[in-house]
Amino acid sequence: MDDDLLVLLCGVTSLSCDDDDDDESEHATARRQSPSWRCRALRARRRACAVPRVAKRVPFARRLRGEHLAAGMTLTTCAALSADARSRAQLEDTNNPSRAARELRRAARLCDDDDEAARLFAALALCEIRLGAPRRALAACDEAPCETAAIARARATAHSTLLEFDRAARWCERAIHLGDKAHYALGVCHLGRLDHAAAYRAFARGFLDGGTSSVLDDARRLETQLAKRLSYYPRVAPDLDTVARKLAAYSDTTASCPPSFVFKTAPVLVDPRECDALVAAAVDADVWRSDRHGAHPTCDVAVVDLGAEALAIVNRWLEHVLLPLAAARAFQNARTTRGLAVHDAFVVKYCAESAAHAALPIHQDQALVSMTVGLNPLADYEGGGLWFEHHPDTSVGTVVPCDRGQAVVFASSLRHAALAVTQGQRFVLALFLYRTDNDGDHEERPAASSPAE
Ligand SMILES: O=C(O)CCC(=O)C(=O)O
Ligand SMILES: [Fe+2]
Repeated sequence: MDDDLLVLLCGVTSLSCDDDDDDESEHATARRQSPSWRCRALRARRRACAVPRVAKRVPFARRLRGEHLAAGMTLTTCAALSADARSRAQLEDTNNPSRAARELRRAARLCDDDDEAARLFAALALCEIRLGAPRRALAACDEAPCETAAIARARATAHSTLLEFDRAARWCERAIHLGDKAHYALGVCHLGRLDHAAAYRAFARGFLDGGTSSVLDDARRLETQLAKRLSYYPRVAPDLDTVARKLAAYSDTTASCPPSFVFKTAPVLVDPRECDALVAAAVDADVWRSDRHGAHPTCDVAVVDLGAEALAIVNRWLEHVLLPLAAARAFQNARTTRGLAVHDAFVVKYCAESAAHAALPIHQDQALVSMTVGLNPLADYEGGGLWFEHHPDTSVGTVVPCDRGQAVVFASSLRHAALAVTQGQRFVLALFLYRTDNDGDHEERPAASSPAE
């Protein structure tokens, strides 16, 4: 970044800090009284009175600063990025969303260019979502024309505290011409509705129609979703007629947790040496992430990112043990189901030393059936364990410890948590399963990404 711009940024920030609050109530009144874009005149007046000489630079400087903060990047890095990459960076992640939101809000209010202001409000909405404030996000969307803020609106609407996935999906449909972003957001809305098959159709359609945005963002996410589905067994629904026969191989115990099912297998369901191999693959890969599950971030790595050997192990488990078990436990009459498929499979690491990742707060999984497989011996750690809430009105819960090679199957809708590991490390394989509505949703993949290639 050139030094002048850095100075300008600092100057702009301090100027705005000085003058911004004076007009706050007037601005709020105007917002209440008039429709969208009602504050343009007020913005223009404020700009003219307060910061006449840097007025033209303010929107850009503020946007740059907001996006830089949102992405947690240095100013230099940020300035080196193109405008397009900057806006993507903002969507990617954030270290300081509240500062970013503050900057974007101020920039949007000061901005006299309608299009730019709309983009700023849409960006603000996404920040607010990250801050867990979907209603403030929707208010920000109201300041921008429908189209610009459609994706932000969909995401805000679909935010877990609102759970209005149907409405959110309709917003995405309206914005579908925007390409990858809209298709991806639509798929996420369908996941929220627990219609995984529809989600994968949206992802597939986005991928096939796609290519409008490039490099890091939604195009790649769409591709990842499809690739994932081609990686895990089965590519078609499992043969549920054989479930009973396969199950006969396992003696099991039930950790009962009425009214919904929680089922724990007796040891040992899968080969402990393969559990060790999976942990070793995850530790060696050392690509742990904590942004894959927004609402309840685990420190984890997707099995598809662990190489062919690890993937083969998990697929063997899925085929011979895990899916038949899940199908049998989840459905009274397995023959009437058309099959289960994997939405996500990942190795989770809990570490006593890590304040953020020693435990997992109470949550529900966005799937139909969840499974965890213990990957290391109970003796490796203290504390930890999968915890289920007995009843929403009581704080009494059930801990289901899961030794290496044991699996727990449960309804994803059950509220559960992982207790804090107080010493050592705990590794589990977590699986989110959904029910395929037909085999067709497996066939919508583009030829270009077929496994043969
Ligand atoms: O740690 C566990 O056993 C559960 C993990 C879990 O609930 C999740 O990743 O959603
Ligand atoms: Fe979970």
